[in-house]
This record gives sequence, structure tokens and C-alpha cells, in this order.
Amino acid sequence: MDPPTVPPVGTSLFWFRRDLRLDDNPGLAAALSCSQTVVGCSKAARARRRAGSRLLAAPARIPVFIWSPDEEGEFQPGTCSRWWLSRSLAALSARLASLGSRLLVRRAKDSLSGLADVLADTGATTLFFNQLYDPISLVRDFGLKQALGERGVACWSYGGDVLFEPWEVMQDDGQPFVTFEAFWDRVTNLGLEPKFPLPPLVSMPHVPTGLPSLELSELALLSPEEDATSKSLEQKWEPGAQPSHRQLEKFVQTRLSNFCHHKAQVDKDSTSELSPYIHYGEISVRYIYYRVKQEVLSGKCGQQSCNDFLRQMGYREYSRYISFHFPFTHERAYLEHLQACPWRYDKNDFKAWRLGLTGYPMVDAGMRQLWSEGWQHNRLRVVCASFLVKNLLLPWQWGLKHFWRTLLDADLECDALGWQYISGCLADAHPFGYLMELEYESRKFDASGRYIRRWIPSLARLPNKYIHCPWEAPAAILEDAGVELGVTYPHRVVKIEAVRQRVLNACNVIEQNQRNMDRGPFRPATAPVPRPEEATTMTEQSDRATEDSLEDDDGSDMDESTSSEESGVESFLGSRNVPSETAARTAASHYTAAGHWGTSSASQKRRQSGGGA
Ligand SMILES: Cc1cc2nc3c(=O)[nH]c(=O)nc-3n(C[C@H](O)[C@H](O)[C@H](O)COP(=O)(O)OP(=O)(O)OC[C@H]3O[C@@H](n4cnc5c(N)ncnc54)[C@H](O)[C@@H]3O)c2cc1C
Repeated sequence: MDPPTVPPVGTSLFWFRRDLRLDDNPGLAAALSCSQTVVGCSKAARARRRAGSRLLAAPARIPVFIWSPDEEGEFQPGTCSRWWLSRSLAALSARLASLGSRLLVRRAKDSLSGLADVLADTGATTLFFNQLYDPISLVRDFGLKQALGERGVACWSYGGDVLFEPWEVMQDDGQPFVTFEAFWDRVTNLGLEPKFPLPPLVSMPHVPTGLPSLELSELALLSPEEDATSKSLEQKWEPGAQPSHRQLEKFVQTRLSNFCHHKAQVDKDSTSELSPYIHYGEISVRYIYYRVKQEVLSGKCGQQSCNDFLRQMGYREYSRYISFHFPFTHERAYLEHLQACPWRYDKNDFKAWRLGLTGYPMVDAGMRQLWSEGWQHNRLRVVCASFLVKNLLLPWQWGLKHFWRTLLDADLECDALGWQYISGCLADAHPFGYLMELEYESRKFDASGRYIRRWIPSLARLPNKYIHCPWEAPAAILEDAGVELGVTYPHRVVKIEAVRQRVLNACNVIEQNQRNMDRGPFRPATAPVPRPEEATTMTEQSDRATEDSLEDDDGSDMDESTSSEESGVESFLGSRNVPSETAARTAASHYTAAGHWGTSSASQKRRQSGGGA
């Protein structure tokens, strides 16, 4: 992807978000590479520059981080995620200092007011940042670009979070793909490689010392109690860009070549464990892509393992894609008829699941690890999520929220994709009636019972034959193992016969709702917007986006938001304050419209030739 050519600018800010790295950071690189000559611009910008010149002797490049959790609405990061962020910011700040720069840190009600303060303090006239694709960020960034544009601040955003932008991989008819296979097939046959990573930075411009900034400790990312109880995370994890590269190397050297055989094993270190690093952007996905490919080219890793690993990365890519084109999937089923599911809303069962007290060892071990370490292997996420949705018939949104609050790598797009798949809500998911064989999964992926023994010590003395199903163990064996069901380990919250009946009933209700309707998706994708002929000013772009939003809002189904499913979730989890789907679609169409805000030359050519991706 060719970055847009930025006209010469005076003092500029680079806004760090989920891209806490200096290497292969396109937005940062653009901020550093554009010339510092001051050119003619609006009256407001000239006034801003004059104010800044009182503070700064020369135009500067200022890295800034704004902590404004309130604007994330109900998706404020949980304790483990904030623990990671606090350590990652410390690492970033130290790295910037070692290269001659300084991270300006602010706390604010929202990003706009935080940035406005820094802009006022520095007289900066330009803001650079990398794009995010979850609906909350889409709406915020769109509003922010408009508001700052009106104040004469130019905003430039770049694609630094994905291999290809979501609007670059489209079907021939211009609509987004709705199955992973078709999406990934197109990505791998685009005839284009992702852009090669940018070279590492060796120095950064000086940031004047007089500019006010909070100490990282003053941000209070964690309360003292949270900080104290998160100490154990330090034993396993080391956040930061440099550790992320070490982790990648460790994976490439020791696990990658066997990835195709071992990736689903939960009782050993089988996967990369890179997800928290990737979530906070400490390592670039393009760098990972090329590093893994290099192993194949050098003959150190087979093609199958490489393909399998990149496919996992492809799921992450797809999560951004789905979130961008269908910006409601963190809340509602993609296949609309699934919204008719007669959920049970049983808080006691939800509690048993959260605490790892369901009586199913694999599920309980997984949930205890999640609570303790903020981490689970993908297979365990699948097993635990499936148990909540199918066995307990509890709404998947409850599970999504719990994962969001507890995971170290909590990532709204990946979380939503995972839960939509498990719940049969996607076009290529198993149908809702599909039930996972829990005992079979447990024996297959934790054959020795090592994982269960680690997380449920009270079952440790059970022989392998019964560790996956203690309810089948004869009384004498339970006694020998010191297990007293209902006392040292719970009875099953629900038996499999009851589960089958529940799921069957639910399928009947869902099917009735589906009758006489074509198969989904029933919501339109992001409307394709013609690319403007040439780059436009900030205000012109805002105007166009507003018009687009009116066209986009067909007034049909966008606002019919209250299903039985949602009202149940709301009553349990409190009111929603996430942006509306319409607002997210407007913001998304703005990206597709704004050709020079990250649209690649390749996709431009494709669009000009009238073809799909
Ligand atoms: C219900 C559910 C919820 C999930 N929630 C999250 C979440 O909040 N954050 C998160 O990062 N992942 C989530 N995942 C995806 C996946 O479980 C994790 O990314 C993976 O377990 C991380 O381990 P790893 O880094 O060792 O993965 P590896 O297998 O080494 O894969 C490498 C990278 O590919 C990406 N990836 C792998 N599998 C998936 C997948 N199924 N979906 C999307 N991306 C994937 C991740 O960035 C991962 O770091 C969820 C999956 C499910 C089923």
C-alpha cells in the first residue's frame, strides 16, 4: 500500500493507540518523513502555529498517548488488558527516550479533548495516526477528523493493523465476502503481497522538555489492588515491542515447524502466544508475515505449517474485515434469524461457568486459567464458549463480555468473530444445532490430562480414564483419588440429555423465525462509495461523508434494535453506550470514500478497471 503523500507540515503529533511500536509503524513513519517546511494553510492553523511558536523554537514531531477509557463505553479494557497496556507504555516510553524523543501522556474525558489540549500546547497543525476497525474506533476517528478539520488541523491516517485494508478484498460485484474460506482464498490469490515492513528507526526528533505530560504512574491504569493482584502475570509475560520480537523468534525457532501437527494441543506450548502483543500493535502483522515466509524460503519450515500459521493470522484479518463491513457483529448475530434464540438468562449458571464450577473438567480448567492468567489456548476458548452457548443456552454476548473483561489479549474484533462462529451466527459457522462432544474434545487435546490436573488439583489423583468425566468413575476410584463429587468438585450443572433437548427446542424456535425468509445475511454490507477523483480537503471529505451517511441510512432495519436477545443482555449487563450501527457504517464508508487515507494504489487500480479485488 502506498502511503499518501503528505504536504510539508509544521509541528505534528503522532497519536499512539493500538500500535505501540516504533518499527514498521506507517503513521509514525509518515509523521517523521514529511518535510517540516511550513506552507500556507487556514487562518485557524496559522493562529495555532503562532501560539505554538511561543512554546516551541522549531517544528517538532511529538508522540502522544491519550488515556480516555470512558469513551470506550461498555468495552473499557479489563484488568489484564490494562496491566499489559501499562507495561507496554512503559516499554514504549523508554524506547522513545533511548532514541532521543519523549512520549507525551495525557488523561482525558475523550480523545478529542485530550488531543485538542496537546494541539493547543504545542501549536501542532497536523495529526498522524494508524487506522482501527472496530465500530467504536471507526465512529470516534470519523468524528475526530471532522472536529479537528474544522479547527484547521489536518488528519492523516494509515493502515498499520492489517495485511490488507478491509475495502481492498472485495468480491467481483463489489460486496464483501461473507465466508472465511472465500475471503482467505482471495487474499492469498490477490497476486499482491502485503507491503514490506518499513526499516527500523534509529533515531527520533527531540521533543521539547517544557511540554506538560503525566508520569505513566499518574495515569492510574490500574488501581493499587489491581496492580498487586496482577503481579503473577509478570512470571509469564513481558509486554513491549522488543519482547514481542523475542517471542516471535522463540516461536519460529521452536514451534513453527510443527505448528501443523501440534497447534491444537492445549497441554503444551503449541502456538505463538503472540496475541496480546499483536493486539496492542507491539509487533506488526506484516513483519510476522514476512518472518514466517522467510522460514519457508530458507527451508527451515514446511509449507503446511507456514500456511496453517498464516491462516490463523488470516482469522484476525477476517475479524477486522467483518467488523468493518458489518459493524454490529459485536452485539448482534450476523445471521438475523439467530436473534430469535430463546436464551435462558440464568445468572447462576453464568456464575458457575465464570468460576470454573460447571462439573465438566475441561471447561472448568479453561475458565480457571482464564480467570487466573487472562489467557487460554484457542481450542479452550472454543470449548468454553461452546459450553456457555449450547450446553447452558446463555447468550453469547454475556460470554463475549466476560472474555473481553478477563483476557490479556482482549480484542473486540477477534472476540466477536470467535463468539459469532461458536454460536452459529455466521454464514460459514456450524448450524446452531451442532453440539460439541466435550469428553471427546477433552481426551483428544489433553490426552494425558496434564492440563486438567494443573488447573483442578482436586482431580489430580483421578486416573486418566476418568479425569475427563469424573461422574463416570466408580465410588471406590473417587474415594481413592480423594474426590467427593458435590464437595471437592461440583456435580455437572446440566446433563447431556437435557442439553440435547434444550438445543433441539432452541433450534425449533430459530427455525420458525427463519421460515419464509431467505437465508442471511439480512443486513446490507457497507455501501460501496465511489472514490473521489482527487484528494480533497478535510471539510470537503466531511461533507461528502455526511451525505453518504444519509444515503446509507435506508431507514429500514438499521434502527430496529430491540430483540428479546438484546433486552435480556441489557438487563444483566447495564445500558449500552456503544455507537449506533448507522454511525459506524457512515464512518466506514468515509474510509472507502477517502481514497488517499490509506487506500492502496493496487486497489485504486482495481477499482478504476472496474474489477473486484
Ligand atoms: C470465543 C473466542 C474468543 C476469542 N477472543 C479473542 C480475543 O479477544 N483476542 C484475540 O486476540 N483472539 C481471540 N480469539 C482468537 C484466538 O483464540 C486467539 O487469537 C489465540 O488463541 C491466541 O493465541 P496465539 O497467539 O498463540 O495464536 P496462534 O495460533 O499462534 O495465532 C497467531 C495469531 O493469529 C491470530 N489468531 C489466531 N487464531 C485466531 C482466531 N481464531 N481468530 C482471530 N485471530 C486469531 C492471533 O492474533 C494470534 O496471535 C478468540 C477465539 C474464540 C473462539
